Amino acid sequence: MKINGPIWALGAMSGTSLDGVDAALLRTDGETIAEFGVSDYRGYSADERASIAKALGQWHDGADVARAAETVETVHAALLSRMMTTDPDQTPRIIGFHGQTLAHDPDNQRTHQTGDGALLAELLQCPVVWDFRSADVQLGGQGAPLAPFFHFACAKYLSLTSPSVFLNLGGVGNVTYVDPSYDKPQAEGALLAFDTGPANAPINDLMQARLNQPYDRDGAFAGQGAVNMQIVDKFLTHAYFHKIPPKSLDRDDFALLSAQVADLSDADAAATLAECCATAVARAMEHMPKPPARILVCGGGRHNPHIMARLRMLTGAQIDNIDDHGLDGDMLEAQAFAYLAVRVARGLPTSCPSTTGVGANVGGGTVSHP
Ligand SMILES: Nc1ncnc2c1ncn2[C@@H]1O[C@H](COP(=O)(O)OP(=O)(O)OP(=O)(O)O)[C@@H](O)[C@H]1O
Ligand SMILES: CC(=O)N[C@H]1[C@@H]2OC[C@@H](O2)[C@@H](O)[C@@H]1O[C@H](C)C(=O)O
Repeated sequence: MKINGPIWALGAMSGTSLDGVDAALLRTDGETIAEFGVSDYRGYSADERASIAKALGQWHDGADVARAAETVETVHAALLSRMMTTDPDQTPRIIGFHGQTLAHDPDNQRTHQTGDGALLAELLQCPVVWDFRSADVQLGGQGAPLAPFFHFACAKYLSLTSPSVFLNLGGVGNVTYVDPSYDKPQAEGALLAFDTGPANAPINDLMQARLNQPYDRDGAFAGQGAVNMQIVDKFLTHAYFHKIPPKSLDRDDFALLSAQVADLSDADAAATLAECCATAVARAMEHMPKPPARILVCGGGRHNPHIMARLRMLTGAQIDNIDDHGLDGDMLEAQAFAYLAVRVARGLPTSCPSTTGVGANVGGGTVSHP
């Protein structure tokens, strides 16, 4: 497909917190951001969420994976078909479909995102780029995070002049250090990216299991609890924190945490898990090449005032909600996959040694035409 200038692209992300699907339009040439478009969200019902949760950790196509795939495909088809026609001035020419990560094991060169992009291309009658992570892991990279190239474009869009950190607090947390003085994201020194640790996933799991609620709204439980420092200190001894980045995590790599807070009250357990999330981010800051001017927080965790307050305390850095800079922190990942889809269509790289640890620049992603 020939792309001569900025086009409208539609991106969709179903993240590790299992809350739902974000979708957003972006006008881009895969290098710069020309314009942000409309966005939409479709939350998973409790049954849909349960069907995905049941398949987590699975690699092969059994009944659980088939049900999870069907959920992911059906919800995307409904949301994206709506988005294709929301605004006639923003009709997308390409779709970036991330799918749902069920399992991620880059050490063994495998990662599993469910959802069939070829099927969606047929249904939506639009080219779909998908399976963004496989090429990177097959070449020895972490396959994640992939938003960093988009974060670089956002830093340029915001006209940032000093090194800054983008922090996404989803199910898992991830950071991108961006030095905007470079021209291209793949330039050595422009980026450093990696997952920080668990973020909302353990808190959501706790709330679901104990209170049948999907998350700790506004950090209400965490804000009333006392942190169990023994658990936090043990958490910090995990080998992951001693690894030099780039590095990435599977959603449930810290599943043991849930067992460790089992005897705590709801509030103390939530406070302890929130502290683990914030402490992991503080640890991540030790790896930054230069002290960043600011940390721009995106993802659902920025809606949790308790976590934001703990981040300010533990990092001592300027912690900004990215919305205060004019971006939509709920949609950055969806926009990232719109952006990456255009890069794939143009044959541009989507990851590089400093974002995933891969040996050379990689353009990951399969293009399916209707
Ligand atoms: N008001 C709020 N108070 C507390 N937590 C919130 C609030 N709003 C959202 N969250 C948290 O943010 C989560 C959703 O975040 P987000 O959509 O960024 O995750 P994701 O895209 O699934 O994850 P990932 O970035 O890991 O792919 C919710 O599941 C919840 O834990
Ligand atoms: C394997 C996988 O799906 N990883 C996700 C997950 O959720 C947050 C963090 O861990 C990040 O590394 C990544 O997602 C974002 C969109 C990324 O690739 O940048």
